[in-house]
Amino acid sequence: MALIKAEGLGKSYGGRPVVTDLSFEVHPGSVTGFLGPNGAGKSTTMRLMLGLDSGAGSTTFDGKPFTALEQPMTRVGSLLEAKPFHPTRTARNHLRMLAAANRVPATRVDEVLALVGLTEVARAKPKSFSLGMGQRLGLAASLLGDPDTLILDEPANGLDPQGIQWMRELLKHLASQGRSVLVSSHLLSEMALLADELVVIGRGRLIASGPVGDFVGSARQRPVLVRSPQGDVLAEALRGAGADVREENGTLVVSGLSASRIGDLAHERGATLHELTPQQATLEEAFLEATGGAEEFAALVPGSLPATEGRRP
Ligand SMILES: Nc1ncnc2c1ncn2[C@@H]1O[C@H](COP(=O)(O)OP(=O)(O)OP(=O)(O)O)[C@@H](O)[C@H]1O
Repeated sequence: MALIKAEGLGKSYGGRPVVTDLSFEVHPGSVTGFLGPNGAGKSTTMRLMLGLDSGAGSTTFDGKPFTALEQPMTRVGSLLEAKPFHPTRTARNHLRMLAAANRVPATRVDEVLALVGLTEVARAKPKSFSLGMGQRLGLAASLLGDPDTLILDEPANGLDPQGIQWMRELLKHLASQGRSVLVSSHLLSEMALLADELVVIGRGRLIASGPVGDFVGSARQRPVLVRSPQGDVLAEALRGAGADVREENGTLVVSGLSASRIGDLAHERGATLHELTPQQATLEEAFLEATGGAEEFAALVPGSLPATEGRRP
């Protein structure tokens, strides 16, 4: 199963850099979310990785560039934004031609059609397909060669909520079989559910990469929610220990002290605890913090900037 290594990727259009010195890895057995706002350079990066665009740097699949792979369709499957379907050739024939050209057995065509849920429309022409059905056909094509690596650009585009859930489960399953899966999206909430690892870019540059948990964990400490029948006594003790304490509907929102320290203080003051809940940062909050909440990025999380401020966590 292939380790993908992208090193020093770069691309300019008309002298304007859109991808700059971008390096990251995609590990086998995991879904790596490729995250960035519209225009951040995700599609350009994926094209560079597959040698479909010329630019700086290199990408290797277990040490070999895409163009040096024998039978590349059996090693790397890709779904890019432009869909090269022939409008009047049936979905099945489209896949049969692709299979024949790549020495993939024709029997695989019906397998992948079933895998993406298109068996019933196998004899329909893609021009009658919805956006979501087109995505499924593109995914079927990427899976034809049973590749150990998948590079997918916004595969959930056009899918309804059930389709998005189906896609998430399929990609997680494919990764669990040991494949390397790189999937781009500008939807943070979907990525939080799908990805094991993240590569986050902004304006063509790397912002962060690594496990989702590390990325979220790197966000500033969030408050702890505390409820106690002796709330006033406890709040005074917490403030005395340097915490910032707000009271909201009978709950103390405590910043600046760990949950265990709060528990110790409550014990010392004889205060009974009815709740002691450390709050986790969300992927959205970690993302906005990492990107400094720049306007370009805020567009990714509608409403999240104002709502984060002073919101009950
Ligand atoms: N063929 C091209 N000619 C000129 N500029 C281009 C071309 N392709 C992309 N760009 C520019 O490069 C930048 C990065 O685009 P790219 O499509 O890679 O971003 P993206 O992160 O995939 O965005 P999206 O989420 O909207 O798909 C954008 O500013 C885009 O306008």
